[in-house]
Amino acid sequence: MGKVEIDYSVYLVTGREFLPAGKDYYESLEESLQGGVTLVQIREKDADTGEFIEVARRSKEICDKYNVPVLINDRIDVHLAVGTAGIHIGQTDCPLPLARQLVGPDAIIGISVGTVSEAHKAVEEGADYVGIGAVWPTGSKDVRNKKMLGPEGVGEILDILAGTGVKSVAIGGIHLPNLAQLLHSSTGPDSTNHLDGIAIISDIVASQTPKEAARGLRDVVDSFKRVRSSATDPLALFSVQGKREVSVEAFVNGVMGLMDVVKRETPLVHQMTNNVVINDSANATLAVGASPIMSTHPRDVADLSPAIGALLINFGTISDKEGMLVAGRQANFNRKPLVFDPVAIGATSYRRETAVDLLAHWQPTIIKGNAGEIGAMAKSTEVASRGVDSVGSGFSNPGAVVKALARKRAAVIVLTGEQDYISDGSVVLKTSNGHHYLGSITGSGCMTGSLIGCFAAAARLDYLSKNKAFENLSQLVQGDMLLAALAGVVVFNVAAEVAAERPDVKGPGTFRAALIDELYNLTPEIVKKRAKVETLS
Ligand SMILES: Cc1ncc(COP(=O)(O)OP(=O)(O)O)c(N)n1
Ligand SMILES: Cc1ncsc1CCOP(=O)(O)O
Repeated sequence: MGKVEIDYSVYLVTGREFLPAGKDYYESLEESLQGGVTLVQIREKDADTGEFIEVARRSKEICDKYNVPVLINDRIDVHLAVGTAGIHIGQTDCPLPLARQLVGPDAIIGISVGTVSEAHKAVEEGADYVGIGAVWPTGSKDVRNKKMLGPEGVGEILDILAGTGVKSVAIGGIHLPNLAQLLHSSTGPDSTNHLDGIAIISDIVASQTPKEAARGLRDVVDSFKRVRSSATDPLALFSVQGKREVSVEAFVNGVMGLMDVVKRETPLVHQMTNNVVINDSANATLAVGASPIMSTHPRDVADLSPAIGALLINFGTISDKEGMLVAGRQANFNRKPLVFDPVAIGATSYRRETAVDLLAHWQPTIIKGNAGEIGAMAKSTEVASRGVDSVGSGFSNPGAVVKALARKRAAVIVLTGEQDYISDGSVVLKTSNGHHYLGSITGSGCMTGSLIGCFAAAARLDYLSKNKAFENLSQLVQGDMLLAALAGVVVFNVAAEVAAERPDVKGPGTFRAALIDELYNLTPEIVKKRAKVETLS
C-alpha cells in the first residue's frame, strides 16, 4: 500500500477542552478542514479508550470527506482500531523503534523533539516527521519546565534535518501574528531548509470561526512556501516594485526618491532608544522631515503600533525590555518595518540574553550595528567590542559577513564604520561617505538607526501608494528595505560631510549642531553629487 502522502502545511492538533463555549467539536473540525487544514491529529488527554476510539472514528469520517489524513496522539491501540494514517508520540511515550514494529512500515510516525540530540535520534530511528517545540509559551500544554526554542532554536533543529527526508512542523504558541516571523527566522541560510508546516491547537480550536482561523494560517504558509521555492528570489523578505535594477545609479535615484517621500508623508517613527541619544535622535528625525515619537510603556506602545510608519528598537540602555517585547510583536503583527540596533550586544551577557529573548519574540526587518555588534550577532570572533565601540581592525571580508548574516537572520543587515556595508542576503552595497567628527560625538550610530527607520517608513508608504497591500502574505513588510537602509546611511553621512566643511564648525560641539542643520537642508541633488555607493555583488 505504501505511505500516505502528507501535506504538513497546517496541522491541526485537536483539543475538545479548548473549544469556545457552545461550539460543537465535530462542527469545529469540519469548519477547520474547510479553511484549509491539511493534517489532523486526534489528541484526547482525558478520554477513556472507548471514547477516544469513538471520537477518532467520527473525526476520521469527517476528515476522509476532505481527503485529509488523521494521526493519533500517543495511543497505538486507537490508531490500530480506527485505521488512521499513523501516530504522533512524545519523548516519554512508546519508543520509536518499538512503535514502528507495532504500526508497521507504512504508518506515519511523528515524534516530538525539543533538542538537537532528540532530533538526531529521531532521524536515526526513522521518524517520518518531527514536531519541534515548544516554540513559544502556550496555554495548551504545561511546558513551564521546558526551554522555549524560539524561531532560532527551531532553526538549529532544522539544520539537523537537512537532507534527511524527515519532515518538520513547529508547535507551541503559534498564532497568525507570529507566524511569518517563525517561518522566516527558522529558515537556514541556504533558504532550502525550512519548516514543512505548523501544528496548531488553540489558534484554530479555540476560535469561534475555525474556518477563517485555518484559512489565515494556510494563506501565510502557502505564500511562504511559494516564495521559498522560487529560484529567482529565494529570500524575498519584502516587496520591491518590479525587478530590482542593481546599479549604483538606480540605488542613488531610489535614495533621492525616498528623501522626497519622507518630506511629503512625514511618517511617524516610533523610537525606543537609549536615554543618551534620545534628543539627538528625535531632532535628526525631524530634520529629515519625519515625525518622532519616543514612547516606552508596554500599553502605550501597543496602542501606537497601528499608527506608526516604522519602529526603531535601540537597546543602548536596556531599561524597557517589556515595552520592546510588546512593540516589536505589534510591529510584526501590523507589518510595520522594525529596525533593530543591538547597541553593545557583545559587551555583557545580559545584553546578549536580552537580544536572544527579543529576537525570539519578534523579527527585525533591518539590523544595524558597528563591527563589534554585527560580529556578536554573527557569532564571529573576528571583531570584539568594548562598551559600545568595536576593537580590532574589522572583518577581513565585511561584504561576506553582512550577506551571510542577512540570509541567516532573514533581515537587511547594515554594518557601519568608516565604510558601511549593507545587504539583503542577495545584493551587497558599500558606502564610503562620512567624516571623522562622527566618531567624536555620541549617538551618531543611533541617529543613523533613526534615519533608517524614517526611510523604512517612507519605503513602505511608497510601495503601498503604488501597489496592492500584501499579495504575498508571508512577507513581513512591504517596500524596499534595502533601499531604506541605504538611504538612512547615505543621507546621514553626506549631511555629516557637509556639516564638517562649514567654516563655523570648529570641533565636535559645533559639528553636532551643524549636523542637524545640514540634515534639514540636505537636498536629493546634494546626495546625488556626493553619494559614494558601490555594488559588490
Ligand atoms: C505535531 C506535534 N508535535 C508535538 C506534540 C507534543 O507531543 P507530546 O510531547 O507527546 O505531548 P502530548 O501532545 O502528548 O501532550 C504533538 N502532540 N504534536
Ligand atoms: C501539544 C503541544 N506540544 C508542545 S506545545 C503544545 C501545545 C500547542 O498548542 P497551541 O497551538 O495552542 O500553542
